[in-house]
Amino acid sequence: MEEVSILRGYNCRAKGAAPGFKVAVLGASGGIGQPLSLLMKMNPLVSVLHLYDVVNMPGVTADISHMNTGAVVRGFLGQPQLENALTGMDLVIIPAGIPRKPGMTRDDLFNINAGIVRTLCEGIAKCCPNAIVNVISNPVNSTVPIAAEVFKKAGTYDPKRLLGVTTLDVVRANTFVGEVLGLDPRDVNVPVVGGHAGITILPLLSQVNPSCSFTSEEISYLTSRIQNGGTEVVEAKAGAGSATLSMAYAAAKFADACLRGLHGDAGIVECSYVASQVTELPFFASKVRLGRCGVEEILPLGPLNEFERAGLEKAKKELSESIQKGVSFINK
Ligand SMILES: NC(=O)C1=CN([C@@H]2O[C@H](COP(=O)(O)OP(=O)(O)OC[C@H]3O[C@@H](n4cnc5c(N)ncnc54)[C@H](O)[C@@H]3O)[C@@H](O)[C@H]2O)C=CC1
Ligand SMILES: O=C([O-])CC(=O)C(=O)O
Repeated sequence: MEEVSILRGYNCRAKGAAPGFKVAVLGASGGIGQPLSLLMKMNPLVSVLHLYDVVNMPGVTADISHMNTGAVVRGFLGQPQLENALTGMDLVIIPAGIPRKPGMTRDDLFNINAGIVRTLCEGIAKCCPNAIVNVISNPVNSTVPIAAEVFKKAGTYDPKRLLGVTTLDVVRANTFVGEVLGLDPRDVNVPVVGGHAGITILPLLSQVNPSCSFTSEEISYLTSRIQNGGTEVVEAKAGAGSATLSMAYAAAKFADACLRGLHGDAGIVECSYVASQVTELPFFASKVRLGRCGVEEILPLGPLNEFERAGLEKAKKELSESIQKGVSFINK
């Protein structure tokens, strides 16, 4: 397939475009991909934005390319264009794959999304092995281990550069805790650790900033609402997909943090699902410090209360199975 022809005029940096990073969005025509691409086009740290999908790419690319922001936009349609989409990228964001419908778990997406993530990561290993990779496609608890195995096979694996996006869990936790405390959610920071599915999503309500305390009813309500936030949206959308707008916001926030880290800004800390030694599991979400090489430091979990320790044990069991399922998919 040809590169989207309407874009052939955009082969060099636009006059006046700010110097910055090259970012690719894979799955850019989708429910997350479109608003995420729009938000990345607005990011002043982005100089080149590559949009890749297997459908509808010419229209989305033409549309976003009309925004008078610095990033130069190019569109790529279909597998034959994947390598061109990836070559030279500093950051690759992957929201490609099918979303849930009511009654499904994230793991029910494994059969289709595992293969999509594998193919896209094979392209990354070949064309931009040093890029930072942000994995959004579900089930994140398995797709990040899948990406790691693909990179290991290709000999390009750098655990510092592979990050599962769990920012939406933190975004939701900040919102719901802000509502309960009567605070502006922008002033609330809730660490959410573990993974990104059901009971593997572990909000650490004992470590909320600003420091505060909750009744046991509040803890039970908040934990359940945060763990089931994705399902709340899936049910409200009633068959039309899962969270897209809040997810695009969360993914753009996380990508911006990665870019600020690459840029050398200090003190960038976000929760992310990464290769980790925080527990005995090979992957775990926790606070990480981002820098020029990706994940520069994985912060300790900090003190957990009894409720959180019990939640951690349950989360680890499910996470372990999801990780193994991802690893086996590549090594079967
Ligand atoms: N990590 C997180 O917190 C969240 C993850 N998700 C996940 O993100 C994924 C995408 O969700 P939506 O955007 O709502 O789905 P969607 O169906 O609206 O969009 C997915 C896009 O991926 C594209 N695609 C399919 N196969 C592809 C391939 N081989 N290469 C490139 N693109 C391909 C489709 O054409 C489509 O445009 C789902 O797996 C969903 O579960 C959703 C919300 C939150
Ligand atoms: O719930 C889903 O399927 C999508 C998702 O990961 C989320 O919204 O957290």
